[in-house]
Amino acid sequence: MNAHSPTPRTEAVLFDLDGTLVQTRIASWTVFSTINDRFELGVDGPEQYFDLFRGNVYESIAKLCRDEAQAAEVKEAFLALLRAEYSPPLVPGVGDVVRRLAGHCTLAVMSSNAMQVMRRVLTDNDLAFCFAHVFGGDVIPDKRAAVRTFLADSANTFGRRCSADYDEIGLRQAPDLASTVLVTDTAGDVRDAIEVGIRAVGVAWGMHSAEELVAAGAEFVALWPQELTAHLLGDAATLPPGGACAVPPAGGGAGARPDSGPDAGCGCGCDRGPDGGLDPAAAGRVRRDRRRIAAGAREPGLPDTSVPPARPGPQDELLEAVRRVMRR
Ligand SMILES: O=C(O)COP(=O)(O)O
Repeated sequence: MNAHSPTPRTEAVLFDLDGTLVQTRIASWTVFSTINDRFELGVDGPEQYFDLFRGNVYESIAKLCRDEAQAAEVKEAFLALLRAEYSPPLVPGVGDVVRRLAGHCTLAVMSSNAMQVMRRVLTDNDLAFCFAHVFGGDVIPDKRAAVRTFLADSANTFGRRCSADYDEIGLRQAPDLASTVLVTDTAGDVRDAIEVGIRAVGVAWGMHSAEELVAAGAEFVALWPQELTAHLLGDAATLPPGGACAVPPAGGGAGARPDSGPDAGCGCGCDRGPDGGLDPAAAGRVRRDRRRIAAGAREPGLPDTSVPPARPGPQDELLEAVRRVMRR
């Protein structure tokens, strides 16, 4: 994409985990160095380890091994240690960026790391329900295959708005090659994205340099997480979202903000008006629409739990006040 062509609209953002959402330069090397020593793989330090991500990391590790049997053993041991010990901190600012993007796009995570690690990292940071899909290296080790699986999913229009349920309204365009972006810190991932035909955006805080990410084909490299919002949403970054984004997260549990409750705003922070203030009227409208749709779709014969009780009128409030006084 040249400097003069407008950035196409973004419908789906696929995030890499290590080095993109979480800080990994120390945490991942610490785990790998144990494996490196145990199997005598000959990787001398973190920079040499990061080199393994210039291609698919498991293929790179296999080249260091005696044979296929040892490569399988090393992969299993590495994933087991990641599952047991790897708990890296989130990149500062990334949580807000993810919540903001969740109001506009379908989000996924694609990682060479284990599913169990992705679950731990995303739930510990209250981000699990901002993502509609996760692809782990122990399920789909090839990110090109993961991207193709995502694009082929007929339900990939339905995102998740930082609450457990999926967006049932799904009024957006289906993601295609031009509107799907992989956000990553490694040249190997950028090349995978370009090979499949989607867009790639780099981040400067991970394993590979901004220059290398651009050379691999990244259309842009973010120096700070907040630049991702500006680049991916453009003018829409300041607009309140449509769809079901204004549904607040369920109180408590993963995905809920500390201040969440019936009157709290959307967990993705996307119910902010253009001035940055909460827009409860719009949030309430979307919630009501959503309940109506859910109520219409419920199975006949089941109690309607989706429709909230009617608001008490002034007489009910008076009665309730009298009851409270009598109880004292
Ligand atoms: O960017 C990379 O390739 C490494 O990160 P991942 O383990 O999340 O895939």
